[in-house]
Amino acid sequence: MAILALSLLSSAAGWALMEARGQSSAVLRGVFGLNLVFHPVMYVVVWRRLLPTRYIDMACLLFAAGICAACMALRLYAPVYGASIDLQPLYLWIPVIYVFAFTLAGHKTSLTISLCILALFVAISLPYLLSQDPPPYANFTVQLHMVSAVLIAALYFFSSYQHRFQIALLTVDELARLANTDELTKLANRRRMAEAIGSELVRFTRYGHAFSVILIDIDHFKTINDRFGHAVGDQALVALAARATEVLRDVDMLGRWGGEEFIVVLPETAFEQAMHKAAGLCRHVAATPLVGEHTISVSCGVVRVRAGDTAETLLQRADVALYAAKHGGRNRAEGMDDGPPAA
Ligand SMILES: Nc1nc2c(ncn2[C@@H]2O[C@H](COP(=O)(O)OP(=O)(O)OP(=O)(O)O)[C@@H](O)[C@H]2O)c(=O)[nH]1
Repeated sequence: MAILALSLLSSAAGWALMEARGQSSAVLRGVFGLNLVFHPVMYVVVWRRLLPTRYIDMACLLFAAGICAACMALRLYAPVYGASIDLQPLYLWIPVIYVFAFTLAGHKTSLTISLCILALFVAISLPYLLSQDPPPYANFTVQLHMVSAVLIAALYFFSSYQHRFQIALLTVDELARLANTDELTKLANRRRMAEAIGSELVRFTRYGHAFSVILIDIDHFKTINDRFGHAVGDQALVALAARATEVLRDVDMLGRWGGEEFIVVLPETAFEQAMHKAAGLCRHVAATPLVGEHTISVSCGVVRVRAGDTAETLLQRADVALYAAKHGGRNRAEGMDDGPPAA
């Protein structure tokens, strides 16, 4: 909208200036008149969102190229009508069309559009350049085509470079995502969860913010695989990830620790709260069938961070707690909170 308004204003100002200087003519009035009709029409189209932006941009580009081509043809072949058209400013504006073209689409499409426009200008001027008498604007016109070709090549080079750069950035983002995501459940993977535990340990040591960890293991998962097949086992893992997420807070971080084991890091969470959360999780998972008609249960080992803990010591205790939950009958949460108080 702003570009259209600016273009309309400059068009009107140019027209007024030429009228004031007495340099206008019927042809120029026609060109400016067309401009003054085209711009408000486009304004309405943009305002009412009648067309997608890319069509509007393309219409503006084709309009600009069309006006320049018509002016060029009039000036070169019909001096009677085109005498008032000054080739110098006209030829100065033509390269702007190529720059505009390269802002509209991908580098390959923009190249095609720009080459078509260049071919149009070359085709218009060719009979003039090949005429018997040395035409007065021949050199000037050839220079325009050469500059246009160089400009298009440069624009193509920069825009394809930018395109490759964007792809490289996307690839880096994608690689980082893949490195931290479990392929099956799309949860954070072991590496990412180890990082999360590391960061919480740093926060705990530095500021004393306690956190808890729940280690989750599916009960008798081997039986599910053996009875229903590995694919159903995979579905169960995905479904469990979704169901566990339902009972967790946004700040809790759930990840797949490996195989049929999951882990939750609960920031700013005391042991009792973590135990409560883990018991709720066991109930929520076992409450309704998880895959088809099959109900699955989980056992949880719960620990709260202690002074002097490392990731290894914390996870060792979580493992012991999980073992206790399995031996205590499964589908339950057991905790380990018998150490010295947190820092
Ligand atoms: N479908 C599927 N199975 C997996 C995957 N990762 C590990 N498993 C299976 O999970 C099962 C784990 O079995 P066990 O360690 O014996 O434990 P369990 O049968 O769950 O028994 P308890 O933990 O003692 O209740 C094995 O059969 C593994 O093959 C996976 O990505 N997909």
